[in-house]
Amino acid sequence: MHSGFAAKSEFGLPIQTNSNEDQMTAGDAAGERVFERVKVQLRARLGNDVYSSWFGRMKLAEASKGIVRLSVPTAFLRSWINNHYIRQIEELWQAEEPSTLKVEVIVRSATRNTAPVQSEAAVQRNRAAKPTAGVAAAPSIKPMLSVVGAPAPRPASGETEARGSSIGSPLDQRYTFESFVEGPSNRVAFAAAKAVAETAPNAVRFNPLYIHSSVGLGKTHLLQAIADEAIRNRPGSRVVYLTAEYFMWRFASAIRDNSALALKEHLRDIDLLIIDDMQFLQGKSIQNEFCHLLNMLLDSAKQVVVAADRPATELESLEPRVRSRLSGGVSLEMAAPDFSMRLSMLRHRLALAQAEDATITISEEILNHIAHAIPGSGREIEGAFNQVLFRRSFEPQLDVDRIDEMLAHIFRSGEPKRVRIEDIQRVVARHYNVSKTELLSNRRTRTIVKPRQVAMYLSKVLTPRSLPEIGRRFGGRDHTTVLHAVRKIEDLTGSDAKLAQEIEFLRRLINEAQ
Ligand SMILES: Nc1ncnc2c1ncn2[C@@H]1O[C@H](COP(=O)(O)OP(=O)(O)OP(=O)(O)O)[C@@H](O)[C@H]1O
Repeated sequence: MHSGFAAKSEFGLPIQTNSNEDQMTAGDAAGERVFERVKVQLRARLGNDVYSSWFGRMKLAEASKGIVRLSVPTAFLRSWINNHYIRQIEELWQAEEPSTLKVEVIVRSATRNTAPVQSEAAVQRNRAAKPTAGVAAAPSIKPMLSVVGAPAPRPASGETEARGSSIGSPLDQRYTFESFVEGPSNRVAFAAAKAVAETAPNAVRFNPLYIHSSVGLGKTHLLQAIADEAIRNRPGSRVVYLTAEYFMWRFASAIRDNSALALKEHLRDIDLLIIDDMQFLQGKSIQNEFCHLLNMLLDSAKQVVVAADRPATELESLEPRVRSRLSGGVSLEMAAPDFSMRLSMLRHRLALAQAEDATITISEEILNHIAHAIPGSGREIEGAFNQVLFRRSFEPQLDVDRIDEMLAHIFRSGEPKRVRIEDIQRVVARHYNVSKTELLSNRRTRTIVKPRQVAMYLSKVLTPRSLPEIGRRFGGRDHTTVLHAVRKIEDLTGSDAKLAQEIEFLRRLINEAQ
């Protein structure tokens, strides 16, 4: 089989240069100050891990006449930042400096070979910074990659020994099957996950096992529990857990450092590959690499487990052959926990907190109350519990009314939940029985035009996105097309009560999908 790991020129090679970079003028000092503030905010929003992976080597090249140019060392980084973060950076910059018209990312060549490059060890140290096993810890940063050479059990510290490479970071020790609360909404996924973790190497039954759910419903927890269990159950085999984002980053770095072949050798030697957050796998070449790896592992009966926030068929950013290979095994959805699962999660968290501090007490009545009040995901339950735990340290007499007030503040009147354009597209496409691909296509039949216009309208009213950005997210359309759609639906809802009701219904569905 073709290995597919050859370095592509897309990675690491500069396609644009910035010779002005080292000639900063006094006027640029103001730009540097804004840049510093923007970086602080980016880091706060995205967390240290993500920030250092993508922005650690970003520099200000130029800021003048409303145009800001930021430079990064590789074309891959530039395209990743452009695809994922450019709007955020632009918004932050405009908030600091309202005269800003545009932020661009360019590739610098002048400093490519001389700029200090963060060593793998340093990256690993940063990445390893994770919360400890206490429930009061802030929601964890996902460990992005763990390569474990079994049979060695994980040391108590949670550090894992990487075999033959500098790859390696700890799994979150809290994420085990024992701490995972099973119930009607995740029972099948849980059973499949256990079966995969317990199965002997090469005796695969569900391959690939594909688990999907919306945010915070336990995918990472379950995937890491599989890794944890498999390490114990599969003596001598290699278990790898990694996020798609890290896969990309690792590949791009390996290609830059001319070590792609070694990485390829390292990855092909895996017995169980577990990939999280598949929806973030971007870029044609990276997807090719991934597809080769996937084919190779599946063809040699090595188990692959993948999780994402939607079914494989809806991962539009993936190449069709990756999607099709991912859909070729068993696909299972996890839904939101019911009341009794939420209560179990809270009891479990309390037990963990008490193991650290025996003086902690939270009454069963309060736990019941929180489980009723927070109908959301495991992550929201975790957030609510942490809040209550924190508050009771200086308000020991917390009663149900006070808790209501506090939770209402956090979950209802607090930051409005951010509606995502993808969710709008998914809900609208489903409602009108069209595919998301059709929604984004150029087809102009009535059955597609109406849902497309409704989705554009809802994107404008439910998200803070600009018309051009909405246009881009709808198959690269011009902002005037979006404006036309918004006006048209606005007009129609004034006279068409049925459409107005339909829009209201869709709004509710979209809000529930958050
Ligand atoms: N069934 C469950 N049992 C115990 N804890 C859970 C369960 N579901 C979610 N949690 C907890 O909720 C938090 C969020 O879960 P996790 O990160 O696994 O969700 P996710 O589905 O991977 O989310 P995202 O889509 O944002 O990556 C974690 O602390 C996890 O332990």
